[in-house]
Amino acid sequence: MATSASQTLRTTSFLKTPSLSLSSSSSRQSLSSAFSVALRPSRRFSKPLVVIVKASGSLDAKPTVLVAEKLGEAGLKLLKEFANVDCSYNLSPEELCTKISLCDAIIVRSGTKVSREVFESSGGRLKVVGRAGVGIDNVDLAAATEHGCLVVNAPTANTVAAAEHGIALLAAMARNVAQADASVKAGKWQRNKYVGVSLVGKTLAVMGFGKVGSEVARRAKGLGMHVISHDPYAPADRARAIGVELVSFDQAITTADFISLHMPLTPTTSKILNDDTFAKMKKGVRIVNVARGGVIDEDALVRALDAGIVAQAALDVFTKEPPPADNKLVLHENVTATPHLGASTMEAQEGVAIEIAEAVVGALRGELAATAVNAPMVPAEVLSELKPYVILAEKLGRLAVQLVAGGSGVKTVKVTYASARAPDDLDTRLLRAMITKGIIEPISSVFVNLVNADFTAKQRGLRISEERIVLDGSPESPLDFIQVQIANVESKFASAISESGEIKVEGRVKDGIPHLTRVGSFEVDVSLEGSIILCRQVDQPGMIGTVGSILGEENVNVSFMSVGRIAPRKQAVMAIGVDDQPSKQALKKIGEVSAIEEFVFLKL
Ligand SMILES: NC(=O)C1=CN([C@@H]2O[C@H](COP(=O)(O)OP(=O)(O)OC[C@H]3O[C@@H](n4cnc5c(N)ncnc54)[C@H](O)[C@@H]3O)[C@@H](O)[C@H]2O)C=CC1
Ligand SMILES: O=C(O)C(=O)COP(=O)(O)O
Repeated sequence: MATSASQTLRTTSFLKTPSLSLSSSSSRQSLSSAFSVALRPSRRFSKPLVVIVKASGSLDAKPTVLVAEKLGEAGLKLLKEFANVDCSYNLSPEELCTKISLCDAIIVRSGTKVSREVFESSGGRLKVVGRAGVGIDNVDLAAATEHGCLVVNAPTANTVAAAEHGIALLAAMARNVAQADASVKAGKWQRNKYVGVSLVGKTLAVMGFGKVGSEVARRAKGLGMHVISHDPYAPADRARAIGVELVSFDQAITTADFISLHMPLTPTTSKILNDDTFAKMKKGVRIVNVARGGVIDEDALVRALDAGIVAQAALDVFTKEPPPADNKLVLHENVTATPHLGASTMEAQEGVAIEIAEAVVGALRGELAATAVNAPMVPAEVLSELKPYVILAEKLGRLAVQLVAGGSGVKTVKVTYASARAPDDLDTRLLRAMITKGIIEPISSVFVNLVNADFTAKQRGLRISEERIVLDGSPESPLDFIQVQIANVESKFASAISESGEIKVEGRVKDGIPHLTRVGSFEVDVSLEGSIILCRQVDQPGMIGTVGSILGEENVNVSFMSVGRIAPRKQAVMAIGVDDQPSKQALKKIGEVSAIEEFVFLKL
């Protein structure tokens, strides 16, 4: 959180210039061509909900997409219908850093490093990285998230191609196809030298039983192999369904005749095959790698090949691509190497291009990407149900933070979700992100979205804890109410402090519209549209009329009024929904009404 002083300043300036708030529904609507959002607008909520992508330039400017590696024509066509497309291949890291400040999105394959410097050089303009393929180890995800940049990939279109290449390498290696071909081309006829080994009946260990691994397993079964797999996260029933037994890492590598690698490169899988693990393998084991070079300690593999522990290896991927000309592994006579061709079929490249173009265009249009790598992925049906609660969440955050007295410093926020749904049936990540957005944006210049919400909160020292109240009754709607409490702060509207000492606001969705239903200990009911004036007053007849006529005289349209009181003729809180910003004079007049003890104007 910013220092108290700067927080005070920002809160004040927010209140003075509320119409500049990016998240105000009206401003978003009028700037809809300039700002894109993460959720597809529904029929009911035709306004964008979650701003992920902020396109720069003039209101009607098309976004610019940099395509940094060759992409299939069908994908390019889709992109060109929506954006200015700059196809610039083989950029040096410096050239990429220079170009990126002019781009809203970039599309890469495995050959381009989207490093922290790239995000830093973008000056905040880059909002989407599209990886036209699966592996995102060439994208600095932490940096992307910190910069609020969405990363999407194309996780399915090249699965079969990668699996087929794995099988091609497996068979080619077992039968020395590449070596024999080179020998024939060199004018030799070495039939005895290239006697191979059979696949049928051999044990294949598939390391990583995901999309590619399971397709490799299926095909290897068809070749008559005995297939086992190691994958700590794969469901056993999915493996069983295709006749594959999931086993421990050690069991896989010690019993296999062939090992095929299909896990992502992560800190855990980096050099997962190394001197120690090679030492445990069956002598004469054969290894296929179409995953990532980094999952093998390449020097250790050279040693294992030289020692005859590993009889052969077939490698499509390398730690450094392209590998240096003197790479011992590539030059090893028992190694078959291909230049990262796993995804390179005509069909896969067309498919990947379309998949990534759709994802990038969708993200630039403001839809929640189904293949987001660094943001919550919410299934469409869940999303449509949650939409009004998403709006409610942001507005509650926005209201709660405006109730904090200057200089208090917001550090601890508690969110309570009351629902008849089982906790597992309610994904609150989207709601938490929106509450965070609502809390942070009014008091800072930071642009918060689904991607960077948790990071931004953490960076500002804002601790958001979540609690569920499981209600009895029908779980038809996902939530009964959401409560946002800010602890250890003073409030500029003392009545917002609950009995337990926190600023408390609570809201519900009624007929699809978010409502504010509690402030502190007072029950109110005002729809969360436009802005709100909260007044604490001595409960007495005529108050609604008095305040209503002050606003009427100032031509401020009142959309809603509600009074929550402790007991008749005692204190009450009146919540007034207004469409327009009342003038200072109108607010002054309200403050002068003798029965009004305190009041606050809150911009939603
Ligand atoms: N050579 C090429 O051109 C291509 C390479 N790939 C690479 O293949 C790999 C797999 O891709 P997909 O199957 O699409 O991904 P996926 O995400 O569907 O599958 C990866 C699997 O690895 C498992 N895994 C994670 N950590 C593991 C560990 N420590 N030990 C064992 N398993 C572990 C996961 O649970 C998951 O089931 C990726 O690295 C991808 O980049 C994918 C396509 C083409
Ligand atoms: O999709 C993947 O993970 C791949 O490795 C494919 O890489 P490529 O797009 O062919 O550079």
